[in-house]
Amino acid sequence: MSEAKRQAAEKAIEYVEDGMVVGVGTGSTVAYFIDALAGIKHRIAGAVSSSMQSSEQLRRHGIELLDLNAAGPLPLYVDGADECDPHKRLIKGGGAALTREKIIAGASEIFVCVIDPAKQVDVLGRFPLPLEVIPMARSLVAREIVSRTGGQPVWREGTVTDNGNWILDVHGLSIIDPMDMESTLNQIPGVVSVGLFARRPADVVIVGGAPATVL
Ligand SMILES: O=C(CO)[C@H](O)[C@H](O)COP(=O)(O)O
Repeated sequence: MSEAKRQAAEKAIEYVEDGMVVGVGTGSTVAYFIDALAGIKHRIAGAVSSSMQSSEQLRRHGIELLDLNAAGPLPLYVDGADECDPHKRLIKGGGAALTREKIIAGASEIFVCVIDPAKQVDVLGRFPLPLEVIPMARSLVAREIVSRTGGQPVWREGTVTDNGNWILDVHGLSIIDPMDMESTLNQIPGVVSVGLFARRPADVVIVGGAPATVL
């Protein structure tokens, strides 16, 4: 699958225009995108990063890192996903960076999602849905998830997000109405963000292959 990830990521470079500030996601697919971006770094104004992991890689390549508040609305955001449905709605957060990813996606005009074919599903939910939660609310949130959705939350013990919070992965969901599920989970006190991107789906999905497919 890593070849497909690379193919998708390299195709996304076509969306980068001169002088742009580029929003950059997190994960192994995006790592290929960052490597490719390094090849055209003289053409861009800089990058806004969604995680310490991506920031480190961008810094290593000498790509200027910008603060989202200073950069303002972004023309382009490139990120991966754990699942993608036919409406370009996504599950994200396998790398625990979902909150910053959602913020940057929300601040971006065009969200290009880069995936390998294994990420394509008809109905979201086979991949456990990640939620970032405030540590003191972990048990409360877990109980509420069970009663409101019937899903089974599992604490990703040992993982601390870049924001100092914890992750619950919700197993056993078949997400027939992603917008409704996103709202339901967002309303639980202590939930920082939900790794369901239904209200802010991708605009373009690139599936790795030879050639890559643009949806
Ligand atoms: O949401 C993410 C990180 O929080 C990633 O985009 C998602 O986990 C996909 O990762 P990869 O490209 O390594 O398969």
